[in-house]
Amino acid sequence: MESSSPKKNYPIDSASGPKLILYSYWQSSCAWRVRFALNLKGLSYEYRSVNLAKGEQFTPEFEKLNPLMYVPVLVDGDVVISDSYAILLYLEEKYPCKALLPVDPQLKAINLQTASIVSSSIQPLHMLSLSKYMAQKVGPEDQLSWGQSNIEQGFLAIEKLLKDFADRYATGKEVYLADVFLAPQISVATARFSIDMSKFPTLNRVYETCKALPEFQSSSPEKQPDAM
Ligand SMILES: N[C@@H](CCC(=O)N[C@@H](CS)C(=O)NCC(=O)O)C(=O)O
Repeated sequence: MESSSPKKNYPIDSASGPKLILYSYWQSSCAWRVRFALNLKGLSYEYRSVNLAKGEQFTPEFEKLNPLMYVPVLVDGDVVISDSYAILLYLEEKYPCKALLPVDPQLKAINLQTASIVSSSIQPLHMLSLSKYMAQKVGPEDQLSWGQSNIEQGFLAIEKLLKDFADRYATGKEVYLADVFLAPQISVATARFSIDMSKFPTLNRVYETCKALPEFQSSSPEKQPDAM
């Protein structure tokens, strides 16, 4: 595993505690969610690359951190968390600066629901290990259309969910957890799966707003130290 510093350093350390360490891979949308959230919260972190293309997630060293052998993994002193959803809820509790969940219970639930749809009903259906398996079993064309139909189904559900709540961001004028999960997923959907976002005008508007944020830009794959 390579170790390097993020290209952009954010000013705030995790209070006076140990430095946060993020195991990440530049192309991972799950790790991107965490990078985006850390930047929004102004938390600096050490970037440790796990090269998924070279299979570094399968090393015994990494398996000790996450027996599922996926990135991201966040290490905060003695605390090791290995799922982006759990990581973000942890960060929200431990580092409440720049809240990523609104106080209003309904808006909070919509943020959690959006994050859950992305992390449970969209991304797992096109992830690397599944894609490799499908490419062998059904071939690249069916693999692509499988990914596309699942992404579109998930986006349609979120488009309907957010219709009455979205403004510049998914649930209003502030960037929250829903945006943190949506923006990287939309980027993957357009770049890797050629999804036409004009079918999802609300999501497209939210994505355009996120793209203008420096915290999103510096968390993007091509800005990471391990980008190729
Ligand atoms: N639910 C997990 C999913 C993690 C996940 O699927 N990570 C992908 C990258 S986005 C991965 O490490 N894939 C490695 C593989 O498929 O071998 C999360 O949200 O963190």
